[in-house]
Amino acid sequence: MADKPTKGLADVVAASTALSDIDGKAGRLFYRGYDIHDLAGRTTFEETAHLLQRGDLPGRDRLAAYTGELEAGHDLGPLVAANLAEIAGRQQPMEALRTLVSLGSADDPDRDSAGAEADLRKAARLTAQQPLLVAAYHAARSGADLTPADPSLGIAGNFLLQVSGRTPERRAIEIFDACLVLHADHTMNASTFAARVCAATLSDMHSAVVAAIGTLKGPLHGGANEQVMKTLQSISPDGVAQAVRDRLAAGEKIMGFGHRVYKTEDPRATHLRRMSEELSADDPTYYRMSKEMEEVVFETKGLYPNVDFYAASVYHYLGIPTDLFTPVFSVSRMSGWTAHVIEQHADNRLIRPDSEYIGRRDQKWKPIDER
Ligand SMILES: CC(=O)SCCNC(=O)CCNC(=O)[C@H](O)C(C)(C)COP(=O)(O)OP(=O)(O)OC[C@H]1O[C@@H](n2cnc3c(N)ncnc32)[C@H](O)[C@@H]1OP(=O)(O)O
Ligand SMILES: O=C([O-])CC(=O)C(=O)O
Repeated sequence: MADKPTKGLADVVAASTALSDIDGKAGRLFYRGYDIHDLAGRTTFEETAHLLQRGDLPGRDRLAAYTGELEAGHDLGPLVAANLAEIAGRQQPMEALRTLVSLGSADDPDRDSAGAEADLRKAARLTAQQPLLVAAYHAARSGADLTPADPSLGIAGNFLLQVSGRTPERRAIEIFDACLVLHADHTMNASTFAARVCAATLSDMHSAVVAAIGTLKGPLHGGANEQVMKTLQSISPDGVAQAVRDRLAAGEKIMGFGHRVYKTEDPRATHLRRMSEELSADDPTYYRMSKEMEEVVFETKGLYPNVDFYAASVYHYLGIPTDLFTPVFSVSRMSGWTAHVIEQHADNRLIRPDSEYIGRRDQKWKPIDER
């Protein structure tokens, strides 16, 4: 008989990875041995994606080659372009992304190739396409033309440009770039695990990241950032403490708090809190409300904010529509998901855990007319 399952697989080690590491007690996060505190604000998202997918922080030449590949991959492909308007009109953002990434596999030049080299190329293309898909979706549903990309801007700057239609300020680009770095990878989180389970059947990278997008969407995972903003918007600025206490007393979860691994502050939240404060100079309401929520949740439940909590007010201050917050998460996490698929394919074994049977036994079959 199988052992008792660990509900939610808590503390179960499901894979070996050289990509990221968390010290949940100390509140530390590392990408390939680099402390997130050293990377955020000092390393671009492109360098971080290269670190995750290709193994190291690139020098100038290799970074230029990699960004050249990203620029070449910044293209929707004919099938996505042909179906975008219809999908944007009928699907919510994360549903649409799930569909569009799946459609995009049809036009991937490596669609019929497997192997490490093809995986590297697909990873770069998917990383370049994800921000474009979000921006193109937003333009299509708004009935607007997509603002052309500016070759002088990187992924962060072009995303802000193409979503808002306006040239973003330098500081906004720096902050958003750091957000992308902070969200890029996080060990065996639910969406990455989903991607690895799919990849471990030797399925292709697009299938694996479609599984990951569907998993990120849920409000217990990446979908929490959108819920945080909705919570902030549903509470009166003068009634934060009471509203939070009431919700907790009613047994509700407060989105953006708690974490399976961190037992102290999520190191990413430290950066995002600071960014939210900086961006709040002209309109401090949501930053102040967030601070108060943080204090009350800690006093009442002893819970710390996770990455999704201050990301919400940061994205709001950056002018990103609330229902694109989780898509923004996917823009960053695409770099991590694809790196995990590369890692899984490179040293694979089917992921197939056991289950504990708790159903009825010894049932006697009867013909349909006797049931
Ligand atoms: C990028 C990310 O995915 S970060 C996480 C984003 N998700 C959220 O912010 C949603 C809110 N948070 C949560 O639901 C949880 O803290 C999770 C999903 C992140 C972690 O879940 P788990 O490790 O399974 O913890 P679990 O949900 O069992 O919570 C343990 C206890 O803390 C409580 N708790 C955990 N998070 C919260 C919260 N945000 N608000 C109120 N209570 C909470 C639970 O109710 C539970 O209490 P109980 O033991 O009295 O029943
Ligand atoms: O690790 C997790 O469970 C969730 C998380 O914080 C992330 O995916 O960034």
